[in-house]
Amino acid sequence: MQNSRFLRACRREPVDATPVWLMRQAGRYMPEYRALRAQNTILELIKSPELACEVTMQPINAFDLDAAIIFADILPPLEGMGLSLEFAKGEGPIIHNPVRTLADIEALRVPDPRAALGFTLEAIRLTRKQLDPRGIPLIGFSGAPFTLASYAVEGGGSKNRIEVKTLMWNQPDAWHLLMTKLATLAGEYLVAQAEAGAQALQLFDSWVGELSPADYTKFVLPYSKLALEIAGTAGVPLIHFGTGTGGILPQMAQAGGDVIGVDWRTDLASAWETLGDRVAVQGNLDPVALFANWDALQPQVEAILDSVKGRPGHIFNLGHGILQHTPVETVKRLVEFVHEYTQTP
Ligand SMILES: Cc1c2[nH]c(c1CCC(=O)O)Cc1[nH]c(c(CCC(=O)O)c1C)Cc1[nH]c(c(CCC(=O)O)c1C)Cc1[nH]c(c(C)c1CCC(=O)O)C2
Repeated sequence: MQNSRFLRACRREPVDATPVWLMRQAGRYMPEYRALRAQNTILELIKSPELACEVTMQPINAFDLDAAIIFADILPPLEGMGLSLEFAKGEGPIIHNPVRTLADIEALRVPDPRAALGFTLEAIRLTRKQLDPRGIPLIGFSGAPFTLASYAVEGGGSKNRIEVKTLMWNQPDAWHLLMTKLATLAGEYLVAQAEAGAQALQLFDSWVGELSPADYTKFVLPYSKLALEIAGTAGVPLIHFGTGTGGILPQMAQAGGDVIGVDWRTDLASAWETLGDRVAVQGNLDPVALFANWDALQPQVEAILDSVKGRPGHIFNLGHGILQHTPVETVKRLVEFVHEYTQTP
């Protein structure tokens, strides 16, 4: 297993072909997922270890992927802190009691992930039993402090993130306490996932590109670093991902991560130049490119692969999660093509 393409690439070792997995590879674009989802809410899928394991395996059975990612979400850990989470139909996630004051934040618990998130840890144990005979590694994940804070303070998705940014600027003591609690939980949750069997861990800082470099450095970097330092005690590769991060790549790398995930708004080879030799990279096809004709898509995939050719430590992925309505046939062809095109004798 340690010799799998994916884990070798995380360690920047040479591989026989470029490993590929796709963020949110289990989801609504797959008919198998929609069939299970018709009978269960997303939280029911996540909280049933058997169903979460089954969903995790759906893309593994459909495509020649080099890694699985446990089916879960970044938001259930917030429930264990005392926040009330709902995935509302057509609206995305809602937190019914967002935190806005120091008193709100003082009242948040930092739960033991083994108690509060035992369902995902059990799903990891079940999934490893299915993946082990096939030699496919399993990725665990957590939301990063800023992205989690964004949901906890805004109360859901947000266009301008006015509430979370003003809390950050106006109430530094409240911010410090919130981010310390989130970083501690994220770090400990990642460690628990590795102990349950996850062979790599990804920290999703999906919305961090909304911040200026100065604000990232002052208000976020120390806490992502804390989460990754705690996670690092597990001894498995850490992937540190964000979108819109072209302006903060060195700071992200400073916060930590063996692999840095970048989106399509940044040229992958230039990103790697900026990051230096100490890290591997993951990315970075535009998820919308999967809606193009194959003849238009293939050169985009080739360009990414060519740009980092011969440099060990590239994991092919999208620049962000796969979108609903993505054609399944294109996903299959993409995964096969990445292997074919990069195969070394
Ligand atoms: C920001 C974020 C969330 N969740 C996640 C992030 C970080 C990654 C990213 O930036 O995309 C992470 C996540 N969420 C989900 C996974 C599954 C694992 C995988 O297969 O990759 C992962 C890795 C399942 C999910 N989580 C969600 C779905 C779709 C909902 C459904 O089945 O109804 C899935 C498959 C719901 C979710 N969860 C979240 C939102 C905003 C939504 C609603 C938006 C939407 O509807 O697509 C929060």
